[in-house]
Amino acid sequence: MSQATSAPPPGPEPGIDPLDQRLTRNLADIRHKLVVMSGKGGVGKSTVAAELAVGLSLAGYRVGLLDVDLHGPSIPRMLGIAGHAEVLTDEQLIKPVIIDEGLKVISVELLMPDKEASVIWRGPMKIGVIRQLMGDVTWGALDFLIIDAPPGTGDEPLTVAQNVEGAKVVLVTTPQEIALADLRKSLDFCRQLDLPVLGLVENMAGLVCPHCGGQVDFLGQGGGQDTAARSGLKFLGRLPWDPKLMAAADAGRLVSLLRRDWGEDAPYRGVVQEALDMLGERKA
Ligand SMILES: Nc1ncnc2c1ncn2[C@@H]1O[C@H](COP(=O)(O)OP(=O)(O)OP(=O)(O)O)[C@@H](O)[C@H]1O
Repeated sequence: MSQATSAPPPGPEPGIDPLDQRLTRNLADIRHKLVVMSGKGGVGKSTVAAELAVGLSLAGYRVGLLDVDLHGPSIPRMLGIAGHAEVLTDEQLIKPVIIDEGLKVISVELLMPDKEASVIWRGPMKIGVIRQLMGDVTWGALDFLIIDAPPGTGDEPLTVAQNVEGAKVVLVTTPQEIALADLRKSLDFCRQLDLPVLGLVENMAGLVCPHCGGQVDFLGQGGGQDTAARSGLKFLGRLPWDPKLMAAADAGRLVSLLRRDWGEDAPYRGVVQEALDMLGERKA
C-alpha cells in the first residue's frame, strides 16, 4: 500500500491556500468518502462508523476511519487505541494509527496532549483543526474514508461537507420519534448543501429478550425504515441493540468482536453489503 510519506510533498502553488492544496491532493487518492451523521446524539453513529470501517476492511478494502467528533471522540476508546498519533514534525504530517494492513484510524483525541481535557474551541478553531486533519493525515491510497462527524448540523459536519469533494452521507437514527425529528433536520442539511445521502441505518432497533427469546422494541419499531421510504432514501438496514457490542466498545475491544461476528447473518454485514451495492462495488 502506498504511503504519502514516501515522497516529499510538492511545494504549494502560488495564489492558492497551501492547506487547500494539501487537502485536495490528500483526498484525491481516496475512492469513496462516507460521512456518518446523526441528528441526535447517542444513537450509535460512532459505533456504526466503526462497523462500516471494520466490515469494509474485512471485505478486502483499504479503509481509513477519521473521527472529527471534537467534543466527544469515542473512536479511540471503542477501538482500544491508547497513546498519541505520530506527528512527522519536519513535514507537519500526521501518521494514522494502523490497526492492520486494511484499517487505519485517526482521531483528534490522538493529537491532544491531555485526553481528559475538554475541547473548548469556537467555530474557526474547529474548522481549522478539521481541515488540517483532512489535509495532513498520511493515509496513502484508500478505497474508503469513513468520517465520524458529531451529531447535529454544526461546524464539524459543515466543514466536512464543504471540504470533502464527492462525500456521501450515511445517516444513523434509532426508531424513536425524538431521534427521527432530529434526523429530518440532518436530511434537510444534506439537501441544502447538495450532499448526497447513500442511505439510512436504524440502530438500537429492538433486542432479543435473554429470558424468553422474544423481540423487545424498546425504542419503537420501524421508524428509520419508514422515514427512509418517505424520504426516498435507501434503507441500509436495522441493527439490534446488542449487549455484547456495548461491552466490547466499553472495553476497547470492538474490532475483535466485529471480526469474530463477521458471519453471513451478522446484521452489520448486511449494512456493509447494502452500502457496497449502492456504490456499485463488489459485495463482501
Ligand atoms: N447496537 C448497539 N447495541 C448496543 N450498544 C450500542 C449499540 N449502538 C451503540 N451502542 C452503545 O451506545 C452508546 C452510544 O453509542 P455511540 O457512541 O456510537 O453513539 P453516537 O451517536 O456516536 O454518540 P455521540 O452523540 O457521542 O456522537 C455506546 O456506549 C455504544 O457502545
